[in-house]
Amino acid sequence: MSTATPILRALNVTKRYGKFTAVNGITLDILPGTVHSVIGPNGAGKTTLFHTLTGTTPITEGSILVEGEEVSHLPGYKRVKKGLARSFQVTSLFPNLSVRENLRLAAQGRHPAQALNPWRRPELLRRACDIAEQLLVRLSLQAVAERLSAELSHGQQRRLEVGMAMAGEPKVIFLDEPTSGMGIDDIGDMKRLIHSLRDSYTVVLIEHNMDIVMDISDQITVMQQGQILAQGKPAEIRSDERVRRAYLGSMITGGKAANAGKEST
Ligand SMILES: Nc1ncnc2c1ncn2[C@@H]1O[C@H](COP(=O)(O)OP(=O)(O)OP(=O)(O)O)[C@@H](O)[C@H]1O
Repeated sequence: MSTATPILRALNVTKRYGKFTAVNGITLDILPGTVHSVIGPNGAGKTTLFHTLTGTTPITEGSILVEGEEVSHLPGYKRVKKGLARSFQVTSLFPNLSVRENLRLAAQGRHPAQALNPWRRPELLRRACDIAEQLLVRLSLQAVAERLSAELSHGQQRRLEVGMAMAGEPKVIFLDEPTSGMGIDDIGDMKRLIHSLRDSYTVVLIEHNMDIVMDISDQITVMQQGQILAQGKPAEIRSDERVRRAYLGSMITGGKAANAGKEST
């Protein structure tokens, strides 16, 4: 076990919807500078766990700590100020603004009052422009910087979503299935991008593509029916009999997950 202090900690986090328990007593440490993936069958509670950690959904029980500070009952926008960022969905891009303007606005979002203030401090605007330029390079979107975000390919839009989260210079970025609906080339680009993120951020990733999960994760948490089934490094998860049973059995992730199980035989 690493001795690093967790940047994010979930202690016995539980989320109930009426009598149904979607997330059941999850205790989890996310270490800084890592890619930590959360995997599991459809309906396992992964997205609900994300919602509780980012403040999209209030928890029923337990606590959530960011760098040791309790944030369990803070609304989402206050958790953003503590350094948690969730990747925007495609629908959250500004379709009628250029790629560059999308990134600049997201960078200004760090100081939202300033973004709307006509007397805003010019150095903050300058900083937002600089961040946008750096991100265009990092996302390989320089060639389409002036295009409206609505005109981008699906893969480019998904990279831009990740860039929108990066623009706020958060500590932890949550990515919920960033490769869904992508073709093989775009998947490769996204995989490299996510892997590179841990140089500057901590990444918490929900991903159904097992090749990606196994290749770029430092740590994997496997959920099943709202609980943790297993946790460990990719090699440990691959060879965990309980995980293989869960994946080869009822996993709706089908081929990809079944292949992950076969690879380890
Ligand atoms: N708002 C809600 N009200 C009631 N039940 C909910 C609500 N949101 C989620 N659930 C239920 O909680 C369970 C966990 O759902 P969740 O979306 O977190 O799973 P998941 O692991 O992310 O699945 P997937 O891989 O399909 O996205 C499911 O049974 C779902 O139907």
